[in-house]
Amino acid sequence: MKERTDAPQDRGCLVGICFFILGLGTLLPWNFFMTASLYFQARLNTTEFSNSTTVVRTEYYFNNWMTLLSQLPLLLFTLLNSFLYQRISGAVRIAGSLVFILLLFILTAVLVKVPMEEDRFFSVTMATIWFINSFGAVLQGSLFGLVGLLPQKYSTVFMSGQGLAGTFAAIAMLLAIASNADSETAALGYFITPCVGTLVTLGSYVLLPRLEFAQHYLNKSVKYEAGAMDELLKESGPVENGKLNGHANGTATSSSPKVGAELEGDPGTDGPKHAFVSLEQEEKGQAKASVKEVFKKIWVMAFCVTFVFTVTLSVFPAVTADVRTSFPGKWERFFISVCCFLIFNLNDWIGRTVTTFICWPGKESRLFPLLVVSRVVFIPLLMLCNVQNRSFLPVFFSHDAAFAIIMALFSLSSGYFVCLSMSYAPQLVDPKDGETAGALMTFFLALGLSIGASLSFPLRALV
Ligand SMILES: O=c1[nH]cnc2c1ncn2[C@@H]1O[C@H](CO)[C@@H](O)[C@H]1O
Repeated sequence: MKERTDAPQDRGCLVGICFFILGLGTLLPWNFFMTASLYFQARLNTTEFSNSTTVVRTEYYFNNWMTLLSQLPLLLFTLLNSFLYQRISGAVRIAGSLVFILLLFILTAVLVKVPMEEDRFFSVTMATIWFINSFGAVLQGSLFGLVGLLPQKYSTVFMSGQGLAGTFAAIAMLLAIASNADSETAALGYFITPCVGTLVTLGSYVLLPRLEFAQHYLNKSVKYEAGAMDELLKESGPVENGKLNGHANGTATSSSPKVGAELEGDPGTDGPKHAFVSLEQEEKGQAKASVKEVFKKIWVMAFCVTFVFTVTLSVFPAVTADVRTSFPGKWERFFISVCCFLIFNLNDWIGRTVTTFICWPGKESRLFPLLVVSRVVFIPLLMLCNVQNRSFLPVFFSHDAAFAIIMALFSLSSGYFVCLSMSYAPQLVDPKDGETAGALMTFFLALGLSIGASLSFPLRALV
C-alpha cells in the first residue's frame, strides 16, 4: 500500500506497532483468564480424595462460567455501544478501561498470595472476570472506532494483534510451568505478565497522539482528545434509531486486509476510511440502505460467523481444557497449555492469516455455509477425547496426538471461516453500506460467542 503524498510517513512503523499492541491488549483479559484454568481449578478443588471414600466436592464448572461471563459482556456492550459513545469521550473510554483492566489484573495477581475459602474465591474470580471483560468490550469497541480513521492496513494490524493475544498467554503459561518456581510464585509471575502487557498497551495509547502520522488522521478535522470524533461517528452511524454504532468495521477478530476494504469507495486511492466520507455521501443524496435491507444481503455471512463461534465456544475451552494426557509424567504439566491453548491459538491465527492468500469457497458459494455447518462434527469428536471427569460418553480418542490433530483442524477452520465471513460481508453490499454490514457482523460475532458459551454447559455435562 502506498501512502498518500500529503500524508506524513509512519516513521519506523511506530503507529503500526502501537495499534498491534492495542489489539493485543484488548484480548489479554479473556485469554489470560482462560489459559489459567488449571490454576483456578486447583484452587477450587483443594479437598483431596482420601483413601477409598469419595469426598463430595462442589463442582464449580469453572470453564463454563468463565466463558459465559467473559462473552456476555461483549454482547451487552455491543448493544449498549450507542449509549456509551454519546456520553463518554473516546479518550476516557480507552484510557479508563485500560486502567480498570490493569487494576483487576493486579487484584488477580495479589489474590494468588491470599488464602481464601473456595466459594468466596469462586465468587471473587467470577466478579473479576465479568468486570474485566466488560472493560475489555468497551476498549475493543472504542479502538475499532479509532483504527477505522486510519488507512485500511491498520485495521489488519490491529486484528493481528488481537489474534496473537492467545498465543502470548499460552507462552506465558508455559514459561510459568517450566520455571522451577513453586506453583504460587509461578502463578504470580503469570498474572504479572498481563499487568505489564496492559501498562505497555496504555503506553501505546498515550504515545499515539504524539506521533505525526497518527495526528494527521486522528486530528484531521476533529479533536481526538475532546471526543468530538465520537459525535462524528455517531452521526455517521448506520442505524437510524441509534441502536448500533456503525463505525466499527467488525469488532471482530478477523485479520484479513479485505475486511471493510469496500468502505473506502474507491479502492484505488489508498485514503483513510474517514467516517466523514459517509457523511459526504449522504450529503450527496446517496441514502444508506436500512439495516433490514443490508441484513437481507448478508444474512448468510451473519449466520456463518454466528455458527462458527457457537461451535468453537461450545467446546473451547469448557470441554477441551478438561482433556487429560495418556502419558503421565513430566509432560502432564505441559499438556493442556500446549495441546489445548497453544495449538488452538496458533492455528486460529494461521487460519485467519491464510485468508490473505486463499479465499475459497467464494462469497456466493453454497459450499461456504455447508462447510461452516459441517464444523459441528468437531463437537462430538472433541467430546470423545479423554475428557476427565466424564459420566456418560466413552473415550474414543485417548491418544494425545489424536486430540492435538482434532484441535488443530478445529481451530484452523475456526479462524479461517470467521475471517472469511467477516471479509465477505462488506463485499456483498454497496460500498456506502459497508459500515452497516460491519456493525451487523460485529453483533452476530458477539452473539455467536455468547450462544457458544451458553451451550458449553449442557455439552460439558453430557460428556
Ligand atoms: O472479544 C472478543 N472479540 C473477538 N473475538 C473474540 C473475543 N473473545 C474471544 N474471541 C475469539 O474467540 C476464539 C476463542 O478464544 C478466538 O478466535 C478469539 O479470537
